[in-house]
Amino acid sequence: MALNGKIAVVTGAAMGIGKAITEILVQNGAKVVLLDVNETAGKALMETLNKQHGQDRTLFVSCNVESEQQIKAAFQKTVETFGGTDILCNNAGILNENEWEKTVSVNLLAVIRVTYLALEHMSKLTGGRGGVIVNTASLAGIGPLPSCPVYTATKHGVIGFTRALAAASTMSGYGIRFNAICPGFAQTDLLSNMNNKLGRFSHLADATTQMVEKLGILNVSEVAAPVLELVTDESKNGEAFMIFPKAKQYVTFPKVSSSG
Ligand SMILES: NC(=O)C1=CN([C@@H]2O[C@H](COP(=O)(O)OP(=O)(O)OC[C@H]3O[C@@H](n4cnc5c(N)ncnc54)[C@H](O)[C@@H]3O)[C@@H](O)[C@H]2O)C=CC1
Ligand SMILES: CCCCCC(=O)/C=C/C=C\C/C=C\C/C=C\CCCC(=O)O
Repeated sequence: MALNGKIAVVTGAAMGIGKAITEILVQNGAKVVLLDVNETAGKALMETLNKQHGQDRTLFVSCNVESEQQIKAAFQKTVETFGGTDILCNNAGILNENEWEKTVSVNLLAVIRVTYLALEHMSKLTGGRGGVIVNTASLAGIGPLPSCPVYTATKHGVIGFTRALAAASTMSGYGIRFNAICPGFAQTDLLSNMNNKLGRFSHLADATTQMVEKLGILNVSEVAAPVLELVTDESKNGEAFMIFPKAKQYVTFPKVSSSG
């Protein structure tokens, strides 16, 4: 299988899109370390996948991506258990326009934090094997979601960070590819109780519901399949991959410098 012998780390792996990413990576031969704050769901998924695919195929590590110490410990545990990291999926994310600083912290600052700690293990410049990092952004990283300005800002940030690091990696010799997925609305807990999560923009809830109805809703396996494509297609670096129900498309960005 395409990912035999590869070790992946997935954040926000216990539920929703992260769970589907974990499943498709395991189904394609990878060993996967599941990081999440939800211990009950994370351990249950680990046990299910190990029963289906073999006892040493996954490991759940309780890890809040806002904690540098917990991320360091998680990568250490990954090295001790599986010998290194080849694939990182920065997927953990929240929607909360009320506690908007927390949204920035989990959706953007933690992506940067996890990536920098992963580089120490993955970069060829520091003894790693190289590999690929796939960040979960959103269509809200390409165009605005008016009811969620801070969420929109974090996802634009994730795409910018991904593209800049892709270019930096090529120029520096990390041996790591960096790509982002940009799904539309997907059927997960993130969409539940939407009105309560919009804060001062709750008056735009109906407009958001209309947008959901117009764009349609993805199931999580439709989001996970493009992740596998970005992981396995070695020609892809610095891509933002839009995922719609029944269609997917790489973003064509305007060329404004020689490095991007
Ligand atoms: N559901 C949707 O419509 C879309 C979601 N996304 C993005 O997909 C990613 C995953 O979201 P969903 O699966 O929809 O949400 P979800 O709520 O179903 O799953 C999120 C997972 O992340 C975990 N998590 C949350 N905060 C964490 C933290 N601080 N540390 C570690 N784990 C944490 C949760 O426990 C949960 O298991 C997010 O980055 C989200 O922004 C992108 C586009 C559309
Ligand atoms: C209620 C908030 C749900 C947040 C989950 C999420 O990330 C969903 C995003 C869905 C749509 C994104 C919103 C705006 C998209 C705007 C433009 C997309 C451009 C696509 C194109 O064809 O150019």
